[in-house]
Amino acid sequence: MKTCKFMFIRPVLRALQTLTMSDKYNIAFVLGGPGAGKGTQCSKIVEEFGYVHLSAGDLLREERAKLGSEFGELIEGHIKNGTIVPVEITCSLLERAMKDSKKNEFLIDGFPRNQDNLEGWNKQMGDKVNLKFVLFFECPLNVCTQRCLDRGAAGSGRADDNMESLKKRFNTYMTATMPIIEHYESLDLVRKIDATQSPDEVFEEVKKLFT
Ligand SMILES: Nc1ncnc2c1ncn2[C@@H]1O[C@H](COP(=O)(O)OP(=O)(O)OP(=O)(O)O)[C@@H](O)[C@H]1O
Ligand SMILES: Nc1ccn([C@@H]2O[C@H](COP(=O)(O)O)[C@@H](O)[C@H]2O)c(=O)n1
Repeated sequence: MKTCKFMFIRPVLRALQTLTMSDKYNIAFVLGGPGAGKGTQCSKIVEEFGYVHLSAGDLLREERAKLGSEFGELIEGHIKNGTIVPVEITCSLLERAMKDSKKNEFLIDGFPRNQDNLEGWNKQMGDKVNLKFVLFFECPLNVCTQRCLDRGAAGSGRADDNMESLKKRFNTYMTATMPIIEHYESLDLVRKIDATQSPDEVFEEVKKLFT
């Protein structure tokens, strides 16, 4: 009789586990230096593979632009200085956008950018997501700089597409973001892409990870 009673437990637990897994958001983090081409490639992935693209930088800029936003000034200061906004703000914006989209597959672009981002995300979202991999666009500083300056000259309107802000952004990238990439490398989650080629050539490499 006893055996009979317990026979059902394992399949039920397995079913529950499957249910929980499929309830999780599937995500890929997208990292790389300023101007490496993260946004450009994310748009192509969205077009071809139907992911939802959430850029942490875009969400922060949107929040900053909201009339009466409690965090507008703080965000503005960080963006101008190329420093990183506290994770509570960024993570809440990301989680809200994920919920609102009613979708399940996300490219999270420009996040996590430092240890605070990483720890805050793991605490708030760790149990709710399945991290597929970290897409890392590798691009030398001089190429990234030129792309951002060209973007500024073409009228991006971004307060940080200028040499003064770029120096600070690169400093943050090297000192705070690279250790995060190294952390994910140690977990064998990083998929490195050479971002120096043309957008279409880069995308040929990106595609291989999604097919
Ligand atoms: N492979 C590429 N070759 C040449 N130019 C590119 C390439 N990819 C993107 N660009 C251009 O470089 C600029 C920066 O690209 P993009 O906005 O995609 O970079 P990003 O990594 O998202 O930047 P940021 O982190 O500053 O938001 C844009 O003007 C874009 O058109
Ligand atoms: N996780 C993040 C991402 C971005 N920021 C701030 O926004 C600036 C612009 O980011 P882009 O990804 O659009 O280049 C960035 O320099 C930071 O000031 C952030 O704080 N946290």
